[in-house]
Amino acid sequence: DANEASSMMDVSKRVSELHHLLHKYNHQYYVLDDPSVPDSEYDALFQELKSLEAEHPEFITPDSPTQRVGDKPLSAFETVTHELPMLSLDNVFDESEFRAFDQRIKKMLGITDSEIIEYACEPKLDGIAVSLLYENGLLVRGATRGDGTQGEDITLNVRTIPSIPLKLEGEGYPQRLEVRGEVYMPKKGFNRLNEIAKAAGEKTFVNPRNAAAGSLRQLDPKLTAKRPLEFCCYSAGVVEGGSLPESHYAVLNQFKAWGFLTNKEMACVQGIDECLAYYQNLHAKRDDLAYEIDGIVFKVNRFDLQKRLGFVSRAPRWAVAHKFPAQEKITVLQDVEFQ
Ligand SMILES: NC(=O)c1cnc(OC2CCCC2)nc1N
Repeated sequence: DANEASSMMDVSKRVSELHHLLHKYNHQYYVLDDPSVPDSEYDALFQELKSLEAEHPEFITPDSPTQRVGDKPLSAFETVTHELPMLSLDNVFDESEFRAFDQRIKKMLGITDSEIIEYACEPKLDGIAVSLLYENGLLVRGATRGDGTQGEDITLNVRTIPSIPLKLEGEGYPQRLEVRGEVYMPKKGFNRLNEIAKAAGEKTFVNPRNAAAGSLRQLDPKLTAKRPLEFCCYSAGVVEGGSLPESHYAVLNQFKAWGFLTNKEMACVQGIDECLAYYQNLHAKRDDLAYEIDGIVFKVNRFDLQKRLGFVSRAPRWAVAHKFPAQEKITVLQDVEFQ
């Protein structure tokens, strides 16, 4: 009857209001690292949504904050074929190799030595490459890089990572968009995880990268949900039913507007000398960063130039990872992982 219909309207209104609030607070806490409400308020709203959904399951949608953690473990991971291969990176290890990279690009583009190339610069996060597929703004699939052509479907696990939006924010995003980036475990979370493991007499992880890999390989998403993982985007894959900006750095800023975490050290610089200054600067503060990096990724910023440069086999001619000298590591007894 009429007032039953109106009370259902109220429920539907309250559910979408709770979605909006919980997504906003989650984004402030995990992406902006700048919460505006105490955890207790977040938890109260979350519980309210849980109970409304329990009373009215028809209001449960895949982008609901309550749907991040699936409740049943998989028996195995499906294989995913990437529509666009996930590329690998060539490395350079010293300044002369890096200058040769810049020279080669200028030669290929037919530009003189006096002209300079604009480079996007990003710390090379030491985690696991992952691609996220969004359709109509909703996260529909997550996959590991695998061999670059095929990876594993880890959708249920990536959904548990708070800095991965279940629904894109704002508007203007393409109908179909693939966002690629790195899933990594910050140093604090890694140390805490190993403390707990040690105290429980369980196996510990050798490094944050292994910890992130082991966490993404859990068949039970409830276990992945317990691991302190973050996702930082660094490139795009398929784009259908829309477009992206003309340069890499502009794309990353667009991703930020759609709710993704971008690396706050990322920069756009003019020419090789500014790249080297950026490299020295980040190398100097490497140990103070909240996450492990093993170099800097430099990319020709303009997509029209990237297109002209293309790739050699699977690695682009327009990008290179300038690695840091290996850090002397204490030898660790064994490389083991949580079951
Ligand atoms: N581990 C990283 O942080 C990282 C890795 N790869 C890339 O870019 C590759 C991807 C496609 C060609 C260049 N950027 C990064 N920041």
